[in-house]
Amino acid sequence: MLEAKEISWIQDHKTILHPLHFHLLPGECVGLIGPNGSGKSSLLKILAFLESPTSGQLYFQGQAVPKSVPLTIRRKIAIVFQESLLLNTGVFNNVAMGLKIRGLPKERIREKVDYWLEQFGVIHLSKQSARSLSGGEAQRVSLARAFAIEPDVLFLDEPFSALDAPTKEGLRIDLAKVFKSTQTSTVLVSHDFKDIAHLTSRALILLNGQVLAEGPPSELLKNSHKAELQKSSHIEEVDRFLAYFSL
Ligand SMILES: Nc1ncnc2c1ncn2[C@@H]1O[C@H](COP(=O)(O)OP(=O)(O)OP(=O)(O)O)[C@@H](O)[C@H]1O
Repeated sequence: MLEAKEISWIQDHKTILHPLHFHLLPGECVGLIGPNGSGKSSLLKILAFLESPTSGQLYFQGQAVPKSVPLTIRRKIAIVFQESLLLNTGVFNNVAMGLKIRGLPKERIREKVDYWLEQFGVIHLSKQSARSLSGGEAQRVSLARAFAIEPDVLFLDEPFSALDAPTKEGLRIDLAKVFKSTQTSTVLVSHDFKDIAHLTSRALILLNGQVLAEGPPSELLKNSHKAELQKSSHIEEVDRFLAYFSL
């Protein structure tokens, strides 16, 4: 579905990502984890065509992606950030916008918007202004907006990190159900190892712009990786991860 070969990223003479390989198969959710500043968001931005890599090549659905990424490819992806970035209009319009741009007929738009607001438990907010929403509600609307366009690849950059624990837990459960029913190919950046464990089938640990380890969440951080990560400056985070998997 998506592949990055020997991708690197250098900004202001600083190597943020060393040459690395990434691939996402159809229907899988791959997690990116690692301490602050390890390059997770940078990698996501490159994979989502928001930044151009310094070297290497991206492939989308088997085709090499040109430097100037065509709209036809951009329209096949959706991104949800930590901040919900909703437009200053109603909830319904926020979700409908992407469908209008894609030229869907009015009736179909209504059906789809209602369906996705329902899936994320916010159909009752349909007529409300996006400005009036709580953080959790806004993130649910953002997810509904992303899924409504049926993206071929979905990018989630710390989608729950601004939420309190119960809100996060509820949303994680709902998102897991949606993943199961839609099989949407997804790249998920998260600091919270619970997200990685519950939502992804495979994850990459990044450290200093390099892939330290890759595999199913429960297999990660065994032996040598553990020691290396513990040397990083984010011991607490690493310890939580280890405790979670009883490693
Ligand atoms: N546009 C940029 N120009 C220069 N440096 C950048 C740029 N974007 C990111 N960086 C640097 O690259 C490094 C990796 O940042 P990135 O945001 O990818 O890390 P991260 O793993 O997502 O961190 P966090 O968990 O804190 O969000 C950081 O040192 C950051 O300051």
